[in-house]
Amino acid sequence: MPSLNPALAEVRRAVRASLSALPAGSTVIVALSGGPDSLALAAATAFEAPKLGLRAASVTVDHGLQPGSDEAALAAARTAAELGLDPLVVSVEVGTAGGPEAAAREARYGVLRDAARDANAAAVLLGHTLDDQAETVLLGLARGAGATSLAGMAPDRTDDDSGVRWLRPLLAVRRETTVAACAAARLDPWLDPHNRDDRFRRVRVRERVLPLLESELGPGVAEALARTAEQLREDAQAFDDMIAETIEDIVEPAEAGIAISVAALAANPPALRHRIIRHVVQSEFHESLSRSQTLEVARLVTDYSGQGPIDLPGCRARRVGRLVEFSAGGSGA
Ligand SMILES: Nc1ncnc2c1ncn2[C@@H]1O[C@H](COP(=O)(O)OP(=O)(O)OP(=O)(O)O)[C@@H](O)[C@H]1O
Repeated sequence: MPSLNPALAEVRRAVRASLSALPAGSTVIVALSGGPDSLALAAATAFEAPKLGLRAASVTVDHGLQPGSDEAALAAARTAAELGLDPLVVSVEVGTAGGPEAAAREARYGVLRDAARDANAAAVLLGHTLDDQAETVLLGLARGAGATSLAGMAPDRTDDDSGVRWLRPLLAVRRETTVAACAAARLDPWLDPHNRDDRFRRVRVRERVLPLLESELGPGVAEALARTAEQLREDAQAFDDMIAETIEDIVEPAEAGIAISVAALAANPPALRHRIIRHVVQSEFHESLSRSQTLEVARLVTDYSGQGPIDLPGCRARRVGRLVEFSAGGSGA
């Protein structure tokens, strides 16, 4: 018997490892764009899911953003059916809020979430690879992002509100491996022109920056960036747990919002203090603070000399005696 192609074997192994965490009898949905990553994922899922007693379906979202996208979506669904998946194509109207890319992402995740709930699926599988993770970390570094962003994408995450579980089985697999796996399985991926359009920063990172880093610093840079993400993910999780433990005791309701004890904030190291401040604004006012805004609020604790209220996105912070008080208002988003 000829031995299995190594790329195909690697993708199947990665998918088997992810799927084995799911209860037998449940359904998984592959988010299938038709590109090489999600196509390799779909083929491996079709192969591995039945062996684990899982039912497998695919959902392809047609964003309608370019000519022929409907045919590409139907072709992906046809391939999914040939592979043995139960395919679904959903067309969406993409708005413009936040730019077409962000709007398309929003619409896509909405469709996937609805499909997961309709099918009572145990998980939705996404085709992000190690290369996607490395690109995310580099883009984050270039923006001066904090540990939460540099932690990149989670291999396994459950939405707080919808309860949908998202798995990324290929997060440790190189993109070239998914391309090779498709070739070995004689699958013909759809190549999204957006993925070559170098007006996008991510495309420039993919096509020029990462290859340059790998050629100048030696191979293994992408793997190293992905390892950084993994380590920061552990750190970020530890901080989240600490915040959850601390916050109940130090936050109290205030007149038009919420207040934190100055003494409690001062007692925490800066890394935790700053996260508590950001967490309170995020959970209470659904806004994100920049680093400089966070530091300005922290000075109400560490460097208070009677400064007035600080306008922040969605709220206002001020020192009131032994408290830092956050109240609705401020500069808006
Ligand atoms: N139109 C879509 N329909 C369904 N799922 C999608 C769609 N676009 C992206 N996804 C899911 O999100 C993942 C990441 O999307 P991204 O845009 O980074 O990948 P892609 O360029 O479409 O390539 P690939 O399919 O090779 O991953 C995909 O692997 C896929 O699982």
